[in-house]
Amino acid sequence: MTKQTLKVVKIGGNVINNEEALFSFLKDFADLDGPKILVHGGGRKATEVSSAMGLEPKMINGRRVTDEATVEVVTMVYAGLLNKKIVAQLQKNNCNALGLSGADANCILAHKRIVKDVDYGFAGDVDAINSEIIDVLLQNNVTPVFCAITHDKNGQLLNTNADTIASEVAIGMSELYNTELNFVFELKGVLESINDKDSVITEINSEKYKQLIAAGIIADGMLPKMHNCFNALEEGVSKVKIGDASLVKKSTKLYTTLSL
Ligand SMILES: Nc1ncnc2c1ncn2[C@@H]1O[C@H](COP(=O)(O)OP(=O)(O)O)[C@@H](O)[C@H]1O
Ligand SMILES: CC(=O)N[C@@H](CCC(=O)OP(=O)(O)O)C(=O)O
Repeated sequence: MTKQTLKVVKIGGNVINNEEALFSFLKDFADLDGPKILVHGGGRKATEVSSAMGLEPKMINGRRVTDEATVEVVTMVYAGLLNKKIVAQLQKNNCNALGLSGADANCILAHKRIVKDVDYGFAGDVDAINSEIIDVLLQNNVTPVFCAITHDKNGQLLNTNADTIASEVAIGMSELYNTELNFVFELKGVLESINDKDSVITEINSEKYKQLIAAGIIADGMLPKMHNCFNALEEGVSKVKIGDASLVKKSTKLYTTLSL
């Protein structure tokens, strides 16, 4: 039996911080046909709020060092303000959204990130996706909206990179659906030259990916994003695209497609 197609869309902090762009994206997302899941970040807002509270934001290799005070702030910003703002806007556009952290219905189980030499604090790495419960929502025409907060089943909330959440959710749902993963950010796609906003590389396979890293064309936040893209493809996600907010429109022309 052919599987139904599920769209998993991730939206990043730069789009979220621009209310006009965010609301216009959410209208287009609401209009998407078929089952869909939204995953949102909000790193920029968390940085602003942390700074305003006198905390000093610190990122290492694209991940936030999340001490006890910071995990409280990111939970308020991601699972509270941003998640509810997004859900309310989707409801306005007649999309029956349900805002969730990974702790809700045990949707995303994670463990504290332990790596040699760096103490990331309460940052999480994903262990399991509760695809059964997520499917119950989808089957009832409810659209899950995940923020970047997970839990360890031992009462600890963990801050988890939103790109990783999106790719793990897409991988987890691939058992049940033909899953397509879209990464939406503020640029039109992966660019050949960061100074030329139209220099989109339309197709990247694993060979080209290695060449682009070696040439220094893929850098900064794009490095972990691409890693998540290829991991998703290797683990059964059928299609991965990177582009701007128009990615969810039927008329989109320019974006990057990834393939193995
Ligand atoms: N070749 C590239 N093409 C596009 N963006 C790139 C490239 N190399 C590095 N980047 C950077 O990666 C960033 C996207 O990663 P990130 O900031 O983590 O996005 P998000 O918060 O949406 O997940 C872009 O804003 C851009 O500055
Ligand atoms: C552990 C870790 O780094 N978590 C991320 C979660 C938010 C995120 O990923 O937001 P963007 O998609 O907007 O970058 C953070 O706190 O920045």
